[in-house]
Amino acid sequence: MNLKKILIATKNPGKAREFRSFFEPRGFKIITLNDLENPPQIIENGRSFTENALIKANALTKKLQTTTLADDSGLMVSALNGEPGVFSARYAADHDDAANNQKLLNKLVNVPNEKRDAIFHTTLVVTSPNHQPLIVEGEVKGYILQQPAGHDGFGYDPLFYLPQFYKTFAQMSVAEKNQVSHRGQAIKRLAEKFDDWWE
Ligand SMILES: O=c1nc[nH]c2c1ncn2[C@H]1C[C@H](O)[C@@H](COP(=O)(O)OP(=O)(O)OP(=O)(O)O)O1
Ligand SMILES: [Mg+2]
Repeated sequence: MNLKKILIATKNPGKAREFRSFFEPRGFKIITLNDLENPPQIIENGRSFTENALIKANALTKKLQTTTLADDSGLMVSALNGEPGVFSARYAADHDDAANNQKLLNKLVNVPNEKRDAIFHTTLVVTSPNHQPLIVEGEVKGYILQQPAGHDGFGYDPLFYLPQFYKTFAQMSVAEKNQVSHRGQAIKRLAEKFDDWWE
């Protein structure tokens, strides 16, 4: 965040696109793990979003002595007692969005629409060599459709429906999704708090 360059400890291009959409118009450049020659292997074995985001951000701050932002997020479905939660990326198979979405649909096959509510959660953590971590969160409520709709976005976006917009996340532009999403809300909170934290 110094020098108007933000290093994000993510390999997920979908997340990167959403961060870019917010920060680039504000004059920042976004760099991710995919831009590094030797990215560290990061094992996300925390029990909470916060633990995992701290693991990711600290891995880069340790390795490069630099300020780093990490995002750990996931979907919590009420009818499944909060599943897949921190296991969202590896629910059916590791980072296989189609398989993960299909598993979710299978688990909810007999659940009626009004009981298919879910929360998308993001925890963002910023670490720096000489600061305590800055931690912010964002959440949004929606419903899991009975079949996918839309082709934009990533992950569970085609199944996550927002009744107030009559759309899934996969039917929204990046800018539109950022206006309402868990990640968009967390980014706004981060932007509000960052300057005081950095001082
Ligand atoms: O806005 C979203 N729209 C749809 N799906 C989403 C979203 N946000 C997170 N998700 C899914 C993707 C992944 O299956 C899991 C997060 O896992 P999470 O470890 O945080 O991200 P990741 O492994 O894809 O990238 P990385 O850890 O390198 O940042 O929840
Ligand atoms: Mg991950």
